[in-house]
Amino acid sequence: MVKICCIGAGYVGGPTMAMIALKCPDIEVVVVDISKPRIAAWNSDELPIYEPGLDEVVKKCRGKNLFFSTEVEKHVAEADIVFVSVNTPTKTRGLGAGKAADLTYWESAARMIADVSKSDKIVVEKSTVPVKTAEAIEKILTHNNKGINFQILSNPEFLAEGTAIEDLEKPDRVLIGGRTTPEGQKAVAALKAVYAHWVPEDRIITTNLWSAELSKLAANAFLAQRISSINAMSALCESTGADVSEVAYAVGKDSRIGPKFLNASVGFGGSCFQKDILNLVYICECNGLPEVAHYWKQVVSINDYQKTRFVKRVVSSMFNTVSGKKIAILGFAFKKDTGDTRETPAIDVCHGLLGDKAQLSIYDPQVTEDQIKRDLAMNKFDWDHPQHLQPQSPTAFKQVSVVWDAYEACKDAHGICIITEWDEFKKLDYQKLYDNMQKPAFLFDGRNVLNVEEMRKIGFVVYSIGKPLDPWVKDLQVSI
Ligand SMILES: NC(=O)C1=CN([C@@H]2O[C@H](COP(=O)(O)OP(=O)(O)OC[C@H]3O[C@@H](n4cnc5c(N)ncnc54)[C@H](O)[C@@H]3O)[C@@H](O)[C@H]2O)C=CC1
Ligand SMILES: O=C(O)[C@H]1O[C@H](OP(=O)(O)OP(=O)(O)OC[C@H]2O[C@@H](n3ccc(=O)[nH]c3=O)[C@H](O)[C@@H]2O)[C@H](O)[C@@H](O)[C@@H]1O
Repeated sequence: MVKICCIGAGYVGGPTMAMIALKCPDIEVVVVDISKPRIAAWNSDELPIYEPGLDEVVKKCRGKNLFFSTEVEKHVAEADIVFVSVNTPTKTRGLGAGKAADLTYWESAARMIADVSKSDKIVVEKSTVPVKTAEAIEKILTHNNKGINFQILSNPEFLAEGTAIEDLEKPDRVLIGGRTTPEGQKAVAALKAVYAHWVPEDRIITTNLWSAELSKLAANAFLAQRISSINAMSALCESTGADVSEVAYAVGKDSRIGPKFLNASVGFGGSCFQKDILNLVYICECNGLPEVAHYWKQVVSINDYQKTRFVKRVVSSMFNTVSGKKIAILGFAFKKDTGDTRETPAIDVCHGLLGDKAQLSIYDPQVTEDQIKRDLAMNKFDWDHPQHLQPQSPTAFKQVSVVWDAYEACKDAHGICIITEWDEFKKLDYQKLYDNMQKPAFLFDGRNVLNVEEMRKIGFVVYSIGKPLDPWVKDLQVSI
């Protein structure tokens, strides 16, 4: 029986390995992690991440051919294929701080693999890493390798949170990069055989190592670029009376452009888009390509602009001050169907409103009060000046309450900000919300989930991203 071990039981390691176990009953899969609470949660009824459909997959395989363990070294030593799916965040200090990927976790995993291995292994880069990481990892693995043969492959993951199970079950493609040597190609074939249990062969792409590593960064950069492009257009729509949804529909009908990923929003969030683009920017700079670096950096800059623009719309619409006013924040996760708050635009919007002394009442169906307070307590990192940390005032916490019901969040509020597009926010009784709010009642739809005309008929003053401005909002705007 082939044995797979995956280092890192996170958003990628957990679901990916659960899918491999489900589709490959002839393979034993062990997911290991240094975090005891995380592994305990994977072994319980309360999985550590919220992902539609994940519970069912885990329940079908756990204890049969899927195991979760903290005995990292033992399972790595026994495995034929070792996936490394540890976190690769942006460096916050030292060389490349604010842009480069922090490979500390990756390096320590590689050193541990080298130390404990007694048999040949295929080591798979599942984490998103800078181009040429495989070269560095090879050096670590082959240094003092006691005659063991390690083959390193790049197999980046393309799943999106909230649809991970669907994405894993029917991927657009699986990408495997390896050395072009006979041993390298043998390793590529072995990993291909795992995916071929359920992925059609024409969807399994094989490339050289560097193409696979770079394709992952490129894919995220292209996806985020579409969002920044439509968000940049949303600002122009607001100034001209065009409607961004109509523009996106018309543009997306061109089959060369396509309709997906053109939803204007308060800004993209998530643990990867910003991190991976900044990483790409750093790689371009290191390769003497400042123009290319500048081009991609703009995708992140427009995203920051969009979040700031949203806050400015809120403040200026409400007579240029939100001081002491209750504002309901509906949604805190970075997108619907996940409890993940990493880099969520909600953090920047809340920081902006707290800076103007608003009183925030926050509701998200999947994010706990602890998590929200931890996120808001974190210092905002200034990517352009990594040496400057902007301290969050401790008094700000008296301005925040977290509630478990949207109606409670909006009661007596002056305004509502929709930050996450949870389906339940479309189904709320907005007449009831309006009746229980201060007047004039403001509604700021950061996800364009509501029908603007219907909301205006109820009596709300409405701002919706990239839509023709409410006369009220228009009259009160300072420069955005
Ligand atoms: N979150 C996502 O949707 C996607 C993430 N990725 C990439 O996948 C990688 C992992 O991301 P996530 O799963 O979101 O991260 P995560 O933070 O949820 O999980 C990483 C896990 O690795 C564990 N870990 C770190 N060092 C370890 C070590 N030496 N030994 C054992 N365990 C160790 C941590 O305790 C943590 O549980 C990142 O490189 C990310 O860019 C790629 C595609 C999608
Ligand atoms: O490398 C990664 O981590 C992953 O990053 C993204 O996945 P994810 O961040 O989980 O979620 P997305 O659906 O891409 O959404 C990212 C952000 O963009 C926002 N978004 C998305 C689409 C859109 O049209 N408009 C928009 O504002 C979302 O609300 C969210 O805040 C990619 O979609 C995955 O393919 C990739 O594997």
